[in-house]
Amino acid sequence: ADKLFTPLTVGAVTLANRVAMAPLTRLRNIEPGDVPGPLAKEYYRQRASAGLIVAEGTHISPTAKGYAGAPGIYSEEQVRAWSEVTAAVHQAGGKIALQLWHTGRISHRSLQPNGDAPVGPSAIQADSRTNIRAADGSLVREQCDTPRALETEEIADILEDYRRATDNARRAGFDLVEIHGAHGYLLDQFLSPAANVRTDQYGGSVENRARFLLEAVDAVVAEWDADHVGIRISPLGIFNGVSNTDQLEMALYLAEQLAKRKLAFLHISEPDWAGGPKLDDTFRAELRKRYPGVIIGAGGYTAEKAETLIKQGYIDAAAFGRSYISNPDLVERLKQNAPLNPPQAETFYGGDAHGYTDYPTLQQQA
Ligand SMILES: C=C(C(=O)O)c1ccccc1
Repeated sequence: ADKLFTPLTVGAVTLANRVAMAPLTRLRNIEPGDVPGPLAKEYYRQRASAGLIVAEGTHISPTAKGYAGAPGIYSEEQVRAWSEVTAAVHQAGGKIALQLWHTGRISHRSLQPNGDAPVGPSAIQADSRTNIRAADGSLVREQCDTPRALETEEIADILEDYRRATDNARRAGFDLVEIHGAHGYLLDQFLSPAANVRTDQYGGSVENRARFLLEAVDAVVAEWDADHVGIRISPLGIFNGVSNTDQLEMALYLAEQLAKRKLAFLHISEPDWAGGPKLDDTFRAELRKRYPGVIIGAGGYTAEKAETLIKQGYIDAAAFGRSYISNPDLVERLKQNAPLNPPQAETFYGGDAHGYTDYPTLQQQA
């Protein structure tokens, strides 16, 4: 029988099934204010049959913003708007986590307070582009600006931003928080010698480069508790220019260190969805040996791949990204082995209801 549709306890929360909705940036939030838009409530409510929804990357402070149209969780107005989203998901019987995001150098001065340079571990520009707002209000792709290297003393301020964002997420009714430690954003930038050439205690050795990510975990756990905190990492990932030589050593070190914290879950974004290497069974076995807790796997999975990895014990649940964009009732479709609506990439980012809340369920298509 399919394990994918059996319950799973994830820290303080019990999920009805092991199909998660991956955090998906959709850039449809209101500016100024970076407040979830009126459609967000409907969009997340439609997908409430997921065992767990991980809501989109949400920046923990104004400086943490890296994309026009991304939401925040640092103001009362944002907390109020998110409260309506979580209430709608809970009313529909769902569970929802918020992804706490600091984009670091994947940002642009037009998105930063006072037009300042974005911040990062070192003043090394990412060979990446982001989405900024054009004069006519549309989203345009633009090269990320060269970041300013954070002073050692500033790290404590960002840890406070993670703490406050966690308190805000809890007050907004989220069941869990997920720290975004993946995909070449701030915490992942610190892990990589390609972005981090610091000479203080946050640069150099694997332990030093992992320090900030682990301090952020400890700050969030101290604010709530380990049963309400997960983290997403992208071992061996290359997205946003963070590939480097010692990624395997770093990935296994992080697994050991994160296991000690007994978190609700570890969310692994597999590198091959963004051009990185395919994870092999050797890596999966090494990871599982170091991390006995709940692992959520993600990265272009089919239901069959998810089921196989769960049966092998390498993951405990599977997160689906693009499939959830175009299939609000994904769980029902996977259960019935029904055809999936293909996602329309041209409406992934920005825009309105089209490509956001207007994908049909199986019933609506019948
Ligand atoms: C938050 C993102 C991530 O985690 O990769 C993201 C942001 C913008 C476009 C795609 C993905």
